[in-house]
Amino acid sequence: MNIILLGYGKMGKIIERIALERGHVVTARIDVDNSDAFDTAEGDVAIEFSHPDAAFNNIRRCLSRQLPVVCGTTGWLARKPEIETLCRQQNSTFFYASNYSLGVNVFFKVNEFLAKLMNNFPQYDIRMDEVHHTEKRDAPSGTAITLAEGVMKHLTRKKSWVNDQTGKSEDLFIESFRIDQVPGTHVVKYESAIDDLEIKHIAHSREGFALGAVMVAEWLKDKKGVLGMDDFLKF
Ligand SMILES: NC(=O)C1=CN([C@@H]2O[C@H](COP(=O)(O)OP(=O)(O)OC[C@H]3O[C@@H](n4cnc5c(N)ncnc54)[C@H](OP(=O)(O)O)[C@@H]3O)[C@@H](O)[C@H]2O)C=CC1
Ligand SMILES: O=C(O)C1=N[C@H](C(=O)O)C[C@H](O)C1
Repeated sequence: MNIILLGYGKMGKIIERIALERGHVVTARIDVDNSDAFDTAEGDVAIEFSHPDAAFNNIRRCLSRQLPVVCGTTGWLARKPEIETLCRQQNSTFFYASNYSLGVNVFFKVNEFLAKLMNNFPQYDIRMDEVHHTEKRDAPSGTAITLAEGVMKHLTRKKSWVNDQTGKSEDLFIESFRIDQVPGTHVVKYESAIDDLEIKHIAHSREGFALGAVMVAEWLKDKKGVLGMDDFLKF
């Protein structure tokens, strides 16, 4: 498979190594300095891990030229519905995940199951912590937002997530911590006067995110439409 890397930072470089190990060819490495320079005809797929301000234009360009996109960039999701519409109009292929790690995707399911159970126990309040390296541009993390959406699907006492504490009982507080070198840790905590219960995912490196993205790119061959991890993992 010929791969165009849109974004050649921490993730782009690990994705390249894993893609080469799995027998693929990287035909372009696009960074902020050459962001207009890529030729979509050079790739079978584009893997997009760039910057919240760059993702939308990168993806639009690929989809309008029928180049499938695997996107992991977070912090741009207000414009995702536009991309999904464009993808369908162009009969193209767009895959998005806030987190490509297989472990995190199992964690998402456990999170929803727990929220369903906890809906019956209003004595527990819930909060989340997410911890990432200091270079991260967005807060809260895309993964924390997916977790919050999973909670709010089932826990009717929470109506929206907030990144600053408001004290309102219907707000789900996500606290963001930025600590040097941390690849990504997410904790969902239920707290009552009697006891606390928490689930936690700790990424030990970026390897799992990158491997997941390459595996998705391999799986995407000949597929059309707007797709996500539930399609890939057949959850
Ligand atoms: N979904 C998932 O599983 C994961 C998602 N992510 C997300 O992926 C994104 C990238 O993460 P990471 O690699 O750690 O970040 P980095 O900052 O290390 O890399 C981003 C790269 O994109 C480049 N870039 C900036 N603008 C453009 C542009 N217009 N076109 C192409 N590239 C551009 C940056 O260049 P420069 O440095 O010169 O500005 C940089 O090299 C983030 O949004 C992050 O949250 C990260 C890990 C896992
Ligand atoms: O920026 C990162 O590093 C990460 N970003 C993703 C997110 O925002 O959830 C995924 C992972 O946690 C690492």
